[in-house]
Amino acid sequence: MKYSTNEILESIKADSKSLAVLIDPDKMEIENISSFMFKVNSSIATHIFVGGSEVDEGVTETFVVEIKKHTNLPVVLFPGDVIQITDKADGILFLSLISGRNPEYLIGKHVEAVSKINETTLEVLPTGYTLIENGKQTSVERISQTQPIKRNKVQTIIDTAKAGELLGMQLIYLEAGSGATHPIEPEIIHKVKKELKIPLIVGGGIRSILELESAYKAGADLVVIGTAFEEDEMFFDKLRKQSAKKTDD
Ligand SMILES: CC(C)=CCC/C(C)=C/CC/C(C)=C/CC/C(C)=C/COP(=O)(O)OP(=O)(O)O
Ligand SMILES: O=P(O)(O)OC[C@@H](O)CO
Ligand SMILES: [Mg+2]
Repeated sequence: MKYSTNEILESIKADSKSLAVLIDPDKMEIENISSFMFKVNSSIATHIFVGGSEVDEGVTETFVVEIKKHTNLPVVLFPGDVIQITDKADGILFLSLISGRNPEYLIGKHVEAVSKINETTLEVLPTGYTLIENGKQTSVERISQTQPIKRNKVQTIIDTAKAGELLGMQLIYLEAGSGATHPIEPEIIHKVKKELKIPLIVGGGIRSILELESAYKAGADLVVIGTAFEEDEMFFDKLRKQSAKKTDD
């Protein structure tokens, strides 16, 4: 077994404004990857996440191979299930759904994944994945059959994130859900970040520069954006490298 170095984790620790573009193989045509990656490469994006809640076997690998033809950014798997694991990526978010109480998503899938991961050189990123309620049911809730944490239960959100850190997780991911109507509130991000020593990932429903900047300002180290790019590739124009300091919308 050969685990890679901690390059991806170190890159997140070193840059408190990382941006991951989420590519959901179920939401994009493979033919469009080349032009999509052209835009990603000239944007402030630092990482590519690939995953979806229900991607068929083999599809993730095909996408990762195509993505890697068009970028040097690290490609990190963001898997909804074990079948999305492929050694063609650089790393994997080894997600444990710590907001929920379904043992399969806390430890079961992970046991299943070990024999596959042992065959790869993927950098494994142990991640406490924390779903925060957002007014509508998310795909992750439906698939995992778990409840998100209510957004007014701020102390529970903080304690859940801290418990993940104390268990040895290297990243905490606060998730509002793909396409969420409202992103995680900056106040929640700020309060969670204050208690953590490890980097904080925030995602779900971020659709403007203003929301992106306010997540960073509140303490997000890495922000994940998927839907905003799926719906409007022009969004990349607002995130071009030279306009990184722009804060208007
Ligand atoms: C350890 C391994 C290999 C797998 C982890 C399995 C676990 C615990 C997964 C966490 C729960 C889960 C189902 C996560 C899905 C992650 C993900 C890619 C969410 C993005 O949501 P979308 O799939 O884009 O939502 P839509 O389908 O609504 O677009
Ligand atoms: O698609 P969006 O809403 O950007 O969410 C990104 C990610 O956090 C979903 O898991
Ligand atoms: Mg999606």
